[in-house]
Amino acid sequence: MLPSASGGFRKLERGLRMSSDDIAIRISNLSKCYFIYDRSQDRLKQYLYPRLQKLMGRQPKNYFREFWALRDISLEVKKGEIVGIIGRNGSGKSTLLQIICGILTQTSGTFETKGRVAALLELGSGFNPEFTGRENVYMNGAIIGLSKEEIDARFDDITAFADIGEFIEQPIKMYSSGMVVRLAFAVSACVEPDILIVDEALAVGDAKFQAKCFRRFEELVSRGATILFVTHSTEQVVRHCDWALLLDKGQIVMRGHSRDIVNAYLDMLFGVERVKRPDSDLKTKNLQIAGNAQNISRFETDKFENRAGYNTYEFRWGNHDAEIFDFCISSGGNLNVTRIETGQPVIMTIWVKFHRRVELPIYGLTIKTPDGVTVFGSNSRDFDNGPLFLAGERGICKVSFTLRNQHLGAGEYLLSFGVAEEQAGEIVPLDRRYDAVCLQVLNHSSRAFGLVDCSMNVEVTAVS
Ligand SMILES: Nc1ncnc2c1ncn2[C@@H]1O[C@H](COP(=O)(O)OP(=O)(O)OP(=O)(O)O)[C@@H](O)[C@H]1O
Repeated sequence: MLPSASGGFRKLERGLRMSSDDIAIRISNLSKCYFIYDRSQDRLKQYLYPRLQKLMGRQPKNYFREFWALRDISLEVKKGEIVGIIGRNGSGKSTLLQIICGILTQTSGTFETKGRVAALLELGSGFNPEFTGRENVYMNGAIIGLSKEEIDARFDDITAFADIGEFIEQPIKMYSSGMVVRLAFAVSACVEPDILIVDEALAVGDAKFQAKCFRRFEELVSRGATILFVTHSTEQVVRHCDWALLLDKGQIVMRGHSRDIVNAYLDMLFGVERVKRPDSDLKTKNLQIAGNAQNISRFETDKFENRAGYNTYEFRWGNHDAEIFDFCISSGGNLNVTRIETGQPVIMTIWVKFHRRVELPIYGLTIKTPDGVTVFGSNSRDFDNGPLFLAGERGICKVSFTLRNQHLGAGEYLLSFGVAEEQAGEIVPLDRRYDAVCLQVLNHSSRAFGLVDCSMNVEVTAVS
């Protein structure tokens, strides 16, 4: 079984508590269209001419282009869930959040939210720069729907959380961007929202403040709040979200387990077009769509899934012109191990079946923690003109990744293997088996903790 990611038990508890009536946000076929005017005079023309054309009994003409920032979004989020939304710049994430918060109006479709919605959108939005922090807290509280007495009761909590000291009495225009986000988050999180919407804002806070915000997320969801969270930090999605969705060009292209969504997003970022699985549609509205190893191999001697350490929740995709059909981890003279010792060299071998000749094959390996932090990654392209650039002939080849300086800290890791092809500067994935193998690292020689053992020595010298 997959080693449980941080928060795994909490997520299970929440799953048991939920019933189908516990929907906090329900969005149906939501779309947003912007009218784009290529020239400023077109706006005026659009205002005047269609009316005149109508009066003259003519078909009115449009002087704008339509741009659909969101198309047909349907979504249900249950109470007590933290849902991550990721996607490339301009994919529609902020538009979606702004519609849910009531800042933007949708062109078509409907949505419902249950309870009080607090939002932390663009940096400083909702704050008046001329007002002091204190005045802005009262103004924001009132916008959310709190009375003066309710804000009075929470004011100390808010200032303690924001931790900006005397600046609370200064105008916001004197704040650093980090201070603005501290105060904005403190207001949103301390007003006991039923739904909290956060749009990337946390990226501005320092690491310590971010950790504090995520602890507050946990407290809020344990009391039944729902959190929608837009971020470009893939690690935050895997670590903190119950599930996630991937937006692209205004549409939900995938929803499901956070790790799978992050993997798909990372591939998208590298400009790789996802090859559709023959037997599944990425738009399926089922949370289980990805993450389950699907037996899509057309190569009958696939031994990969029978090996010790195989992770049935691997995420596999590619066009399958080549297939990784077996693996072996060897260390300390032993083959097919699932545990290795810190400091011992390891050889990770995969066997690849090429169904056709591949001119420029690329073989890769990534090591991640169960909650998605990449500890190490490299591929055969990183080596100058080595033998690994040999064309993959039709047939079978064996690829060995030797980690000579392996200093992984004690713990659980997930290995991903991939074979891809370089075609005119584009990387075409042939077979990617993400998070496909679980590996345990033991460290009997040291009590060091963390992801890497740096073989620390401690010397203490008396100086007086
Ligand atoms: N007022 C507007 N008029 C026209 N187009 C707009 C307007 N606001 C946003 N857009 C367009 O809508 C698309 C979605 O924008 P949105 O801000 O929702 O993207 P995003 O996913 O949040 O991006 P980022 O990651 O860069 O914040 C973009 O192409 C953007 O240019």
